Amino acid sequence: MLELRGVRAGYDDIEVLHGVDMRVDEGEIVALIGSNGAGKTTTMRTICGILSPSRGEITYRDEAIHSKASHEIVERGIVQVPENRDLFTNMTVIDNLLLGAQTEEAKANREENLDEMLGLFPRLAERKNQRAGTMSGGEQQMLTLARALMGEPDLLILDEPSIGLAPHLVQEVFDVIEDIHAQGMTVLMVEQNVQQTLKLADRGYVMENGRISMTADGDDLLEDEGVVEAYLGV
Ligand SMILES: Nc1ncnc2c1ncn2[C@@H]1O[C@H](COP(=O)(O)OP(=O)(O)OP(=O)(O)O)[C@@H](O)[C@H]1O
Repeated sequence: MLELRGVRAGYDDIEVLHGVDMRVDEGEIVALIGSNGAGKTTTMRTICGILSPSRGEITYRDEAIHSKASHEIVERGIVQVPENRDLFTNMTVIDNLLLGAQTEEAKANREENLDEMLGLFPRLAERKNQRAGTMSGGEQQMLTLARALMGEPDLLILDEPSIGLAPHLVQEVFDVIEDIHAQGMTVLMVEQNVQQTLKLADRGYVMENGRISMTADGDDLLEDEGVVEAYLGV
């Protein structure tokens, strides 16, 4: 579904990704793990067209997308949930959700999708008329995820969806990811919560210094000594 081949990218003169190869197949949850500064967020930004690679290629459903603008990538069904929340703080929960429907198709289904999101996230339903800026950090995180889902993605890209959340909310976010995956959504995620993520993931990639150093099934990575030592704090 999505494939990166030899992708190099970075900021100004500094190359951060030194030739990244990875793929995500239809229906999979794929996790990208690695230490701070390894280049995970940069990889996500490059896939979504916020950064353009200096070399290499990115294909989505057999079409090259690495030269496309981010709105063209969204139109193809790739929707990113950014690490920073990026909400319209003066607008209500409902209005923020409605703005998540960006493509013509998503706009046509937005009332129906809104009902679905309010069912999936009861906390947002309770606060649907509250201004987003007055919600707690965890609630804003939920809203960011729900807003991305309003865009009817085929491939959902999550950057640290559980960052800064209280443990019960972390569980709620993982439950939602499991739910939407069960409904057929393909997910590529970066998460600091490595153990829980690899349990959920079909496959994982380990990134070190801008390169993929290892890939395996989620369960196998959980048992890999190097991964356990470096990322599971044992
Ligand atoms: N806007 C930017 N301008 C210049 N350098 C940047 C920018 N954003 C990130 N970098 C640098 O790129 C490198 C990779 O950062 P990136 O955010 O991709 O890492 P990460 O693996 O997501 O790390 P973390 O787990 O800490 O979020 C870092 O050295 C970082 O300082």
